[in-house]
Amino acid sequence: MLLYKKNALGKLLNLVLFIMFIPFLMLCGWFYYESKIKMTSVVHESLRYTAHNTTHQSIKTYLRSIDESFQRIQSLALRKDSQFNINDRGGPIVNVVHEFLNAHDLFLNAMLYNSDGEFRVIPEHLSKIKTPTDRPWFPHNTREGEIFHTLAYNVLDAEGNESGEKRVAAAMNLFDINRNKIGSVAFDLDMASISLGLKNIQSPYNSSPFVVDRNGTYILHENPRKLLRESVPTHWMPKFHDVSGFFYDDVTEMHVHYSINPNPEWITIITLHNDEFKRIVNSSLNALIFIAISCLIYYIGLALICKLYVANVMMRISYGLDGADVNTQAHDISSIFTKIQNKTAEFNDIETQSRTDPLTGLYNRRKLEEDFTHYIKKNQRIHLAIIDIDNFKSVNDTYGHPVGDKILTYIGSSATEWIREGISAYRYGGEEFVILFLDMDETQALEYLNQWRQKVSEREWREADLVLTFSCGLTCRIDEDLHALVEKADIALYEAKQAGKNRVIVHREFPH
Ligand SMILES: Nc1nc2c(ncn2[C@@H]2O[C@H](COP(=O)(O)OP(=O)(O)OP(=O)(O)O)[C@@H](O)[C@H]2O)c(=O)[nH]1
Repeated sequence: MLLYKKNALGKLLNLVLFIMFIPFLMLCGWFYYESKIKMTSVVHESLRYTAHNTTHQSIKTYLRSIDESFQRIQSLALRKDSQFNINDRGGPIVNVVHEFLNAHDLFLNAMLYNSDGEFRVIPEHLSKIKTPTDRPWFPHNTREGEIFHTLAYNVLDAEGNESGEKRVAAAMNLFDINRNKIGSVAFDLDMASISLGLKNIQSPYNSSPFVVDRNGTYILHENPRKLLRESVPTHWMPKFHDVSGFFYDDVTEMHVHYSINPNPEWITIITLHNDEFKRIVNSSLNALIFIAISCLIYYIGLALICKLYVANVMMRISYGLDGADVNTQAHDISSIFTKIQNKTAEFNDIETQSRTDPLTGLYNRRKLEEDFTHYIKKNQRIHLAIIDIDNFKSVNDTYGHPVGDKILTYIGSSATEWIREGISAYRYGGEEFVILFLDMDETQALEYLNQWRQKVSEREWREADLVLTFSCGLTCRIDEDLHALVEKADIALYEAKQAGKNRVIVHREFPH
């Protein structure tokens, strides 16, 4: 194989194989680009879906439960016999609040307040509140049925100082059947318990959804250490400006998808670190690398087989040209082309020889027949002259055949000298020659023949007393074939001989 790389054939093959390889490279590039874009879009779409649908729905389920609890209390307040006496342990509202605190994981404690200014905390032992109306969860102006959710607020102790503990509360004003405000009820929500619901969410790519309030404080989070204690970076907050959306944070290198619940304004967030994101996207390219390597191995194998095959074909061409020995001949494409060129030249020589008279160098009778047929097809006007050397037998007899041959050669070369466009000369046989004049009139043909005849007759020969002349019969084609035309020219030639030789006689169909 190395032998072929060194020669032109090898280079050509390498070029062809490389060109064939380009579409594969382009395909790999396109596939890489497409799969990266597709994978990026898949990752973002699944994160967006989890933030916007799955986690959001889960929160709504809790909010619905909270809502139903408040509605139940409000429906009790609307009863005719309802009396919202917060100190009455057997009162229906107080009872149902107790019931909720016992049955639900949603609530930590409750605070009841009536329009007489009385209030009560359940369970009682938690009561450190002196004035509920200045607490952030106290609903001053909510309409009937409207639930008011607080941001994460600091719990105050009995002295009114911050205890360091944070809570989220939901509160509602209560109205009687006459739509008069009779008090309010507020629950501190058990955010740790509600956060457990996040664990049931199938979150993609090991990401964990969480929820923050409008201050950015984690109000639902799987990690209890972060819950109600930590916040998302403050520069994230202005970016939560749509109902749902996405942004990439350069500082934390996080991809952030969010979805905002309108009431309460809880922001569901799901994040993915950029390192993890890149790892996921790039992992999808492993398949591409595997396929590309497999294809590459297959392609190299195919290329080697192809090169072997082409080399074999070239060898066979070489054998076909000259039966060369495989071990001694060069098989590069240039040497094969040279051989083909040589062979073509040989064929052309043979072709020329088959139509040329070797002694005079003029065309032979075969070529005359071909040319004549060709001119007839083109319907060209033809004058044909037949020339016969005078007394050639006696020349041969007197000076010998070699001199006779020399004279024939001279006639050939002198004819060629006089040849111009539209005239062609042929050795017809023995000492006879045929001249064809194309698209010329009789006068032009006669002029040519007589000039030539005169030149031949004036030539001086080394041989003593040798004088060379020829006689000629000229005729014009009407409809005849070649042989008929030659016959007519022959008649005129005979006349020329009879008239004393060394002259040109024109054959006429109808003599004047
Ligand atoms: N040296 C030589 N002689 C040839 C060749 N071909 C034909 N001849 C001779 O040409 C002569 C032809 O003579 P003829 O045509 O019979 O008569 P002529 O002597 O030419 O007399 P006229 O035609 O009447 O002038 C013969 O002697 C042939 O041998 C050739 O190739 N070389």
